[in-house]
Amino acid sequence: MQPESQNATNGPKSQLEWGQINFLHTTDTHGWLEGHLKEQNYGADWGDYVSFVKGMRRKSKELGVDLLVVDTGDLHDGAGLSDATSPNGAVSNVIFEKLDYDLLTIGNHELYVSEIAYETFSQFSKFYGDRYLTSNVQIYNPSTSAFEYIGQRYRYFKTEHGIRIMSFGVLFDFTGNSNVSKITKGADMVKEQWFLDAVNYHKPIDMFLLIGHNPVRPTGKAGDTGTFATVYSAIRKARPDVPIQGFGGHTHIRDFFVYDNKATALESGRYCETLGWVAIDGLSCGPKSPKDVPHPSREAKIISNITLPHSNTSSSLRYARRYLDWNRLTFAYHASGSQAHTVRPLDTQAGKSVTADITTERTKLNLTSLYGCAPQTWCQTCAPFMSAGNIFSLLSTALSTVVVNSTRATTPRIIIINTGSIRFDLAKGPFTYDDSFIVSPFADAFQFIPDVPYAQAKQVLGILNAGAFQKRSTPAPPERGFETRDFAFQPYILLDGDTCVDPPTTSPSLHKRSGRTIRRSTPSPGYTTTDDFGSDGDDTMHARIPFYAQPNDLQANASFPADGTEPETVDVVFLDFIQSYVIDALNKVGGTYAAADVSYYLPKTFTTNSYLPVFAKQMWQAHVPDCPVGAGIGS
Ligand SMILES: O=c1ccn([C@@H]2O[C@H](COP(=O)(O)O)[C@@H](O)[C@H]2O)c(=O)[nH]1
Ligand SMILES: [Zn+2]
Ligand SMILES: [Zn+2]
Repeated sequence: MQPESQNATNGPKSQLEWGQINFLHTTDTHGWLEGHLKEQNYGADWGDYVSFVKGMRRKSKELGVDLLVVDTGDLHDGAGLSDATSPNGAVSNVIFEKLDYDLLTIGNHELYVSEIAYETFSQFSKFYGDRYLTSNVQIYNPSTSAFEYIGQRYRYFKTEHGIRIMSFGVLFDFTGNSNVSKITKGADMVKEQWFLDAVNYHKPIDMFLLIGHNPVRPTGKAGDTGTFATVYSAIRKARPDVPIQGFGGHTHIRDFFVYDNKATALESGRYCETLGWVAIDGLSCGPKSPKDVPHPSREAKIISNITLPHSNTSSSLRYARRYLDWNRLTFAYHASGSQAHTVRPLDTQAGKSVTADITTERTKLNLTSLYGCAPQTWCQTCAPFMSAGNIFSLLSTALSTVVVNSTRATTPRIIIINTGSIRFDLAKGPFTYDDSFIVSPFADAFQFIPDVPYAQAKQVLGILNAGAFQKRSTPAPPERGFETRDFAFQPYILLDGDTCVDPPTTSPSLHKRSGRTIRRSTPSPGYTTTDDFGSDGDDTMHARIPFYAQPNDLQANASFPADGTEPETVDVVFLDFIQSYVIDALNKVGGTYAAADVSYYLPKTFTTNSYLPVFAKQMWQAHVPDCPVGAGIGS
């Protein structure tokens, strides 16, 4: 938790619009429940969010409207709090569960590893009961010897104010799951009798809620693994006029897509950087539109040129969407009523106790244990591939240096990793046990094929980079952005020790309100989103961060002849996660390899999460500015 009074950030631009029904949406939290300790703009923790939701629920009650809180999966793989335990999520899921979600669904990261899939089935799903939706995901239950849905296929319910909702939770067409689970493709699920019965339910439906770990925007291209358009189309064909509201995820972006004049869908980023907000007015049922707050005012108009079935009647529905930055300033501003002159404290007892739990668990897990001090920041996408500030230039050196089997140390080798195994920037300063998960959390290990003719081996990278991104459906578009520590924050300066959370104005640079003064400076770098409603969705205005697309894979070389000549043969070392792609590539250029030719290059316990700590311990022990003086070096 970082106090809002010290929050080095711009603030929210204006009050949220509230409608008859309103939604808060998280997705792809990936264990970031401690918040972003190195980026104040996303510095709130899960306890702050628990307090915020409490405040927003109270506000919705006062306004006499509905508020639903939704999450769309990917809870692990991205931070120490979730990944330093065995199984992943043993601690973080319990903290996550402090939030009283109304609807949730499963992500692909709950399905890669069987143990985690079973934990999700027996614990997480049971905790949320009928609110956990997995319309197309089943798991083999050894005690019944049958495949069973991990959660519920659908939920029909009435909101507090009487809106009758039919909801589904649909995972994209994911194929990288371990063999204990089964994912029904979207196109097949919509033909299943239970789904047809649910769409044509015997009780009235005022709104469909389609949640899913699933991109909201169809690509329109063959091979699109996103299935929201398929499910939307099936519902729309059967129910031409019923509103459909979607909440998606997986591609880690902020996005809002208009399907038709009664159907839209929101995607709310990743890693506890973004909290999504949707407000809808104009429903013929449910509560009255609230008084004394801004209202949703936008009609949903189709922008996309992808042809889908759509409603042919006019619509009274009006929408608002907003992407909130995940910090206490934002939470305090929107939930505690500062903009309505009735300032209430943000924190609740429950929220504070969650924050305390996070601190305790982080200590128990040794997450601040230090490996070394990074001399600079290396980012994933803010600099061109392999340029000095790009993380893959660092990794190329790290892989060549530490991925070495001592019995084959002098044998030339190429080492290939998928760039998707890297999940975040590496910041200048302390590189901790926690950071090792933040940058590269996976337990993927290094395998190899020995003595491959170099004429074949040298072609592998080009083939991989020309092909589909390994097991990922959609590349991140340029809208995705976040502050890196190399960008200086340009904060509001709170004068006179003031802790106010007044909204900024666009000008002038000194803002006076309620006798309190905030000096504003230019926006800090961050998200600058464009979606189907335009470019006004970001709650806090930011300066755009440069975005450079990165290739699918990175290759590092080691022990090559010193005279610059090409070796006859090399060891081809790669992550087990991309084994099949590497074998296919080799076989495309004359190889005749199979899985039987592959063995582990290093012990299976040496993973993508291991090589940077080893490198940091070797190279970054010297003191650099920004590192805590006297901090111990982790082992
Ligand atoms: O063992 C693994 C699992 C996943 N990856 C990478 O992650 C993405 C999927 O992440 P999302 O958060 O669902 O987008 C996958 O495409 C891989 O690039 C991995 O490297 N190893
Ligand atoms: Zn994700
Ligand atoms: Zn995902």
